[in-house]
Amino acid sequence: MIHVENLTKRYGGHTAVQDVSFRCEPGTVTGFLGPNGAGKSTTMRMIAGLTPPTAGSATVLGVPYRQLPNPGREIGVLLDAGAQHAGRSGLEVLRLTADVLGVPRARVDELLSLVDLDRTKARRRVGDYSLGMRQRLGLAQALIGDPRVLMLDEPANGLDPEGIHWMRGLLRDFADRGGTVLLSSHLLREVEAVADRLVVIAGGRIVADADKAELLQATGTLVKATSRTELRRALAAAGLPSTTTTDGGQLVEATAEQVGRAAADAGVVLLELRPADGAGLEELFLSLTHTAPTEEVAA
Ligand SMILES: Nc1ncnc2c1ncn2[C@@H]1O[C@H](COP(=O)(O)OP(=O)(O)OP(=O)(O)O)[C@@H](O)[C@H]1O
Repeated sequence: MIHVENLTKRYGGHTAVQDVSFRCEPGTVTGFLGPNGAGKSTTMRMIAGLTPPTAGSATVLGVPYRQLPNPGREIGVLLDAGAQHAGRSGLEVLRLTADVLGVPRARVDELLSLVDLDRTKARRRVGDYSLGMRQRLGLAQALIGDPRVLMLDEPANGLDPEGIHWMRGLLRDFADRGGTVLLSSHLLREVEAVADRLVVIAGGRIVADADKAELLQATGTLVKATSRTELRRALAAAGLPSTTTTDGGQLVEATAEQVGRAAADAGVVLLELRPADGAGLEELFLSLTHTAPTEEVAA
């Protein structure tokens, strides 16, 4: 498991991560979501002992990463697939990792077939790999020590849709066998299909941390009207908090009936009124990470 307690990271006057706490439990996939620059990589680097925190702490299986006797046997980490040594072949990278971790070299072949890198490709230098191939190699490297915990930063980058589907299956299977998975993404759709929990970070702070189902239930109502300004005014008058969606509607923290009544009271003509379930996921994420408050209503 991974426990993050009140982690803060400042670079000079800039706070990259502010008082971040969350937990990743065995048997679950935790999606760590946030727009670019939100603080995901910095948080993960602190968990992996690569960046010293300004305050707070992080543990993996109960101890700080740097105190794990053989970290690669406990936690598989893939932080920057693009940054692998360009001059070595994939095969060499995996053999070296196997040697360092003290696992038999026979594991290398198992892992190559698990991540679907054939031997011919594996003999080529990593510098010639596509980002998708580097992700596969990085995943093989993370898994070679047969760890109980996996932490992956944007692992879907560079993978084609089939590759993303394959990776989701692999992570789901890993968690279903009792493993703990933390994976980051700046795209909700990428983690939505596989995550059990969602931890959402924006501007260095956690803005949501809940079971996926719980978070999705709380998505409220999506509404569109002939006049967006009048609609916003009507919602504000009724005291219903809302945020503007990307397609010109409002996401309201209220039931469809409450929204319908607020619009009717103000004489606003509605074009659309529906629960913000599946279709509203993107809006939920945007509303959690963007600051588009109702106070924006034009006077
Ligand atoms: N070494 C550093 N020195 C100064 N500022 C940094 C450093 N590393 C990260 N930052 C800043 O901290 C903030 C968080 O960056 P971080 O890379 O953690 O975000 P992220 O959510 O992982 O986004 P991305 O997906 O774009 O990497 C950003 O404003 C970034 O510019």
